[in-house]
Amino acid sequence: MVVKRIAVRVPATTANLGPGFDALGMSLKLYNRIELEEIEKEQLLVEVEGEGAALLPRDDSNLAVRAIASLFRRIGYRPAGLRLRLYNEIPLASGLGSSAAAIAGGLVAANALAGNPLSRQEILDQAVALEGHPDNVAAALLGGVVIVVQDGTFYSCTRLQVPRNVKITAVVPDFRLSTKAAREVLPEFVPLKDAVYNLGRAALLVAALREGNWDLLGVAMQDRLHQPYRCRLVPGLNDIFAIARKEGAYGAALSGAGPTVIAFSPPECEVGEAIRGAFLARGIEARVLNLEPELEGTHLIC
Ligand SMILES: Nc1ncnc2c1ncn2[C@@H]1O[C@H](COP(=O)(O)OP(=O)(O)O)[C@@H](O)[C@H]1O
Ligand SMILES: N[C@@H](CCOP(=O)(O)O)C(=O)O
Repeated sequence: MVVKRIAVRVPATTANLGPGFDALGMSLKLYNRIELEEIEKEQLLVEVEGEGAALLPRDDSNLAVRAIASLFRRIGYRPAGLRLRLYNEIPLASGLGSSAAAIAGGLVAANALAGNPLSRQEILDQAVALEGHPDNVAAALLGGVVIVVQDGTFYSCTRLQVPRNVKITAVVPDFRLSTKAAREVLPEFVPLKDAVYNLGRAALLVAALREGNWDLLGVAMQDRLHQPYRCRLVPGLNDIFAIARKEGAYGAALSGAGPTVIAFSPPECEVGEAIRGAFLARGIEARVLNLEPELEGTHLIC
């Protein structure tokens, strides 16, 4: 018998946006739905539909289950049994924040099931501890664009609303790249001139996003801190950025840790097909997703 049932909608995210490595994240209108039921029988049932259905574990090693269990541990809540249903639209290990969504969605659902004992800030702290970096979990939880500052274990988030009059295209190549692997290729130190290169662009990007001044994105989305190192993991990445600009995109970047490429463009621009063609030319199938900025973040739907 079902004791209580919660359903949550959690958005995808695109982190970094070019120069904002580990500092900027934006939520997108592409969602996973998480349904969590407390049941009388002492067991854990996990069902998965959509993205990752063939891959994701159905036991307590599942990331959403781990997030739920960590929240219950923290507040001392002991349900008899749990049934978790995951309806996934966010591609796995593709740079669109699937792990952040599993964590944010799991935590918000668990908190609601337990009667909402934790504040949004406490949930965010726990999400950051589980994910390891705040940019995409903060965007998934809060919605909009988040600017994150951090120093060791300290971090804080500032949220921006983003004008919606821009087309956002994600081109998702048909291979997975774990964020862990894509972080391992990054150097421990970067040249001062590269840090300076990114500083100005990240500041310009925030101004551009705030004002909807999309023409600035061509310069504002350039990066020298992570993409030059990650480009060997994503065949043709530099050519793809050039193709996106030639097709009329305002700017393009690796989404999160990749391999998805995200492009911002005027509504009539068909940049997605051009990027897909560039992947295909290298023997890689890819999907084009037409998306929009999302402003609500993770929320209960019943
Ligand atoms: N809906 C989901 N439910 C449970 N775990 C998930 C889900 N989506 C992703 N994960 C976990 O997150 C991993 C991918 O995380 P990561 O490498 O950070 O890529 P991404 O860029 O998609 O966040 C998956 O291999 C899986 O372990
Ligand atoms: N700043 C992180 C963002 C990872 O995002 P994901 O969506 O790929 O998990 C990084 O660039 O490593």
